[in-house]
Amino acid sequence: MTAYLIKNVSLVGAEPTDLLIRDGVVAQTGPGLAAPDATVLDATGLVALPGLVDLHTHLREPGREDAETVESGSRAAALGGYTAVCAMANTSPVADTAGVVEQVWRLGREAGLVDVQPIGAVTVGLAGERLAELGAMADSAARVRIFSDDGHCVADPKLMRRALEYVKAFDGVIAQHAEEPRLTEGAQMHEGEVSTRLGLTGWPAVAEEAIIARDVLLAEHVGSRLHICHVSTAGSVEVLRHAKARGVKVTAEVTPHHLLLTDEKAETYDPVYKVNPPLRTADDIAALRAALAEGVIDIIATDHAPHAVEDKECEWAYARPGMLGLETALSIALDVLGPQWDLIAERMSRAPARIAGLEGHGLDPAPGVPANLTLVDPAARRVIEPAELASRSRNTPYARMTLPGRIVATFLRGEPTVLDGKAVR
Ligand SMILES: NC(=O)N[C@@H](CC(=O)O)C(=O)O
Ligand SMILES: [Zn+2]
Ligand SMILES: [Zn+2]
Repeated sequence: MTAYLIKNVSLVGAEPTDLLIRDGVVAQTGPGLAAPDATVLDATGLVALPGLVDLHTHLREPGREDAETVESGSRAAALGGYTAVCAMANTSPVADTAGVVEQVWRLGREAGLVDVQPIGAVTVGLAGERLAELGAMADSAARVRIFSDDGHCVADPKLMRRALEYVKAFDGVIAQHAEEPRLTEGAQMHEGEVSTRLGLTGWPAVAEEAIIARDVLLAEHVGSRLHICHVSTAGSVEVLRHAKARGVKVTAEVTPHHLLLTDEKAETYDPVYKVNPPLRTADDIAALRAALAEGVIDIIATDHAPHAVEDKECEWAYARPGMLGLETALSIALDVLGPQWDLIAERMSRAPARIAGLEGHGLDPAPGVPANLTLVDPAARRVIEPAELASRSRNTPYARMTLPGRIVATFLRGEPTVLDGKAVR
């Protein structure tokens, strides 16, 4: 194992110092360190963050390896500063058995670029009819703790209650895609002024808010942990604020795109902007940003949703919803939050690692801690070129935009996965 001596690096925004990585852990921090056997990296101007942790990633393997594989998605994640990602279950076959989650987990280990933690489906085939084998997935080599039918809502309240009860035994969590399906039939975009003008069927905010309200009450009743995926409306924030004040064990995520882009993007009819839940209004964005600063929303999660060209470059109505996120998330966070490094570390690393129960992740660089970290150049600006992304898909909504910040290096247990802004493998 190589030792790395990182010179003049700001640890989560503090005064520059040196950081020595040896044998997979942070060996030492402090000014003026020397280590003759170590590879020296000059990190003047760079900020070290605990390796980012994504609680919501779609890797598409098994089934849609043309859109993404565990390996290509892992590489995209490492380039985005991540050291761990949680892989959603809506693959083909669905990750609803111990066999499939173990396969994804093993593929993640083989790629070796980030820790891939599989999420298990709540219901068999995501069909919302009967519970999947949650216990077997929890006991498997993948040690699943997060369960989600993401892509679909667990709409049946009785099934949702039973799922919450079931995972309580092993401190698991149900991650809900909050969408009342009866209220979003045929929906194409956010229901509001823009959808009326364009004549597209709307996805009303209440379809999300009604499910969150129901589920926080269920979680309170059962005493279980609930996580809300991709919160997108001001009304959802109010429901979450109320639930948290009551002591409900609920956590919530917001995506980078819901913090930045509005429903007016639909005016372009470019399906790259089609996503679930849909892009909302400027008022929603303001409420989401405030909730993130305050902690009513706990984390930023990417909802990285790669789609093949034929599924995206078609008529709006036929396009699949979803957009890429892993390689641009830190830049959007920096754009939205500014250089509030402690807040960024909390929302993108520490808190998601806690929610997922990922040991060795989400820990600030300090002696003895596993060296899972990323080095950011906050002064850099880069133009997003879809063809240059490591993802197998191209559906980034930030094409040709200039974004702040650049990931210079990422370390997974002391080994670089990214150096000089390039993937090592
Ligand atoms: N976000 C999306 O629009 N799409 C996701 C599913 C999901 O997150 O609901 C996908 O799997 O493509
Ligand atoms: Zn979803
Ligand atoms: Zn998703």
